[in-house]
Parts: sequence; structure tokens; C-alpha cells
Amino acid sequence: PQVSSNTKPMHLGMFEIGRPLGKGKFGRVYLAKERKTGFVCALKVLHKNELQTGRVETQLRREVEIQSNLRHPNILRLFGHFHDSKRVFLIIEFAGRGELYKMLRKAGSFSEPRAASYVAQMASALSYLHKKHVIHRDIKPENILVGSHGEIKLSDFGWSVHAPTNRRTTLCGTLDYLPPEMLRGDSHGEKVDLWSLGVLMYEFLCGNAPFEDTPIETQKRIVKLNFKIPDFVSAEAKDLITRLLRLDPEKRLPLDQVAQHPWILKHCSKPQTAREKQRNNHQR
Ligand SMILES: CC(C)n1nc(-c2ccc(NC(=O)/C=C/C(=O)c3ccc(F)c(C(F)(F)F)c3)cc2)c2c(N)ncnc21
Repeated sequence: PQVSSNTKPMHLGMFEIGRPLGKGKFGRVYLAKERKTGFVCALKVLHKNELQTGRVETQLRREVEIQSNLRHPNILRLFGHFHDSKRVFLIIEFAGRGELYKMLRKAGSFSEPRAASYVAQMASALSYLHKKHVIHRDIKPENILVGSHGEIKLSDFGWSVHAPTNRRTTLCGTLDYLPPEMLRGDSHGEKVDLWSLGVLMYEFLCGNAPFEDTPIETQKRIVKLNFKIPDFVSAEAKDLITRLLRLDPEKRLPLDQVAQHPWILKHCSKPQTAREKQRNNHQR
């Protein structure tokens, strides 16, 4: 379903505003329904006086431009935007089951099958983005929502343009997931997402990030690759985490091999059709 054709300019009157979905970092998010088509979406409202003026328009246009040609079941869509005198409105795909990090905090940690399913979906989304030469750079539980069928939706709360934030929290929040090359300020490529995928997988299975510490200590531990994987983590899972958390970006396991890793195949092998079973049995 498409939000109404993006030829006509959108305006607030086109939407029936529903319940608040929560306060995003920089603005309120509401459930919304486009009156004409009944299409349900999330509407994010940002106040212009809180945004650095001017650049927002270009950033938004660029973001919508990038995201309008991203079509993947595990990537949350930004359909479009419009504004009135005081506010900017974003029309975003609605994620029916909300925030993954809240589920993770509530559960403490995820079972291996559940974590493997999420890692496989992330690998699929990242492989799609990298083929389009888009690097996410900000993979962490806070940027992942969950769709109404339990599928994960990677979102980029693209915050590069926002008003001066409470730098400490944003900075310290992101430290856990930063790869060594970004900490050192070196040039970095798409392999930064592989490192973050390794941190994410560790956090799914252990409930905390591998280098979690004070900001200074975290940085030291990252560049020295100083982390331990608890014994309750299976050998296959340990193997995949250690193949992603490599200091040298070139040595990190490529995404197509992540999808084929024994730990992923063990938990995510698609149920075989009767015919496939029959065929495999004959081959055995
Ligand atoms: C509260 C709850 C948890 N919640 N929150 C969401 C939600 C999901 C994604 C977003 N995405 C963005 O905000 C993206 C912003 C930009 O890419 C951007 C780029 C350039 C700019 F200049 C700007 C600009 F803002 F500066 F203009 C923005 C926002 C809310 C959500 C949802 N979709 N479904 C269900 N519940 C949901």
C-alpha cells in the first residue's frame, strides 16, 4: 500500500491522528491513518524551532530520497514528509510491536533461536543496504523496531541534523557499538556494520554489550578487543561473534557467510517442504 501519490503535496488534514506511540528522541510519534486510503502509518512531529533551520530541509530531502528507493522487509520505510509554519511531519512505516531494546531489557536476553532469527534478518537487511552502497553506521537495539509479525525493522533515526543534543548521552550511548576504526577516526567502510552486528549478537545473547564499561574504559577495551563470551553461550554462537568482532575490518566475516554460518543454519533453516524432505532422504 502506498501513502497517497507523492505528486500532490501532503498536509496534516489528510491524516486522522491516533494514539501517541511514544516520545521519540526528538519529537512525538503518533499512530495515524490516511483518510483517503485508510493506510495506517506512524507520524512523527518535530518542532522547527528545535531543529537547526535550513539544513533540515536538504537533509530530509536527501533522507527521503535515499529511503524512497530502499525496499526491504527488514528496513523501516520513511514514506515522505511535509511541514507547516512551525512543525515538520514525517510519514513512517508503522512497526506494530514497537521497540526491540525494550523487549531485550524485559527478557534480559534472548534465546539462541530468537537471536539467530534476528541476526539473520539483520544480515539480510545489511546485505541489501551494502549492495546499494549505503552504510548504516548506527546499528544498536535502540534503532531496531519490531513489525506486527515479529519481524525486525531496522530504522535509521537519522539524527545528524538535530539541534545540539545532550551530547553525553548520545555520545556515551553509541560508544558500545563503535568499531575501533571509527574510535580512532580512521576512514571506515561498510565493514563497520559487521562489527556492530557482532556487538548486537553478543548483547542479544548476554543482555549486555561486550565492552560495556565507563566511556573511557569502553574505548580502551574496544581497541584492545578486550571482551569475554560467557560459557552459557553455545560454541557455534561464540564462533560467529568472534568472526565478526575482529579489529581488522577486512577479517570480519562477510554478510553472505554470516547467513550461511552453522549457528544461523541450525536455528533458521527454512522448514523443508515434503518434496525437499523426500528428495533429501533419497539422496542420503
Ligand atoms: C516511539 C515509537 C517507539 N516509535 N517510533 C517510531 C519511529 C520510527 C522511525 C522514525 N524515523 C525517523 O524519525 C527518521 C528520521 C530521519 O530519517 C530524518 C532524516 C533527516 C532529517 F533531517 C530528519 C529531521 F527530523 F531532522 F528532519 C529526520 C521515527 C519514529 C515508530 C514507528 N515507525 N512505528 C511504531 N512505533 C514507533
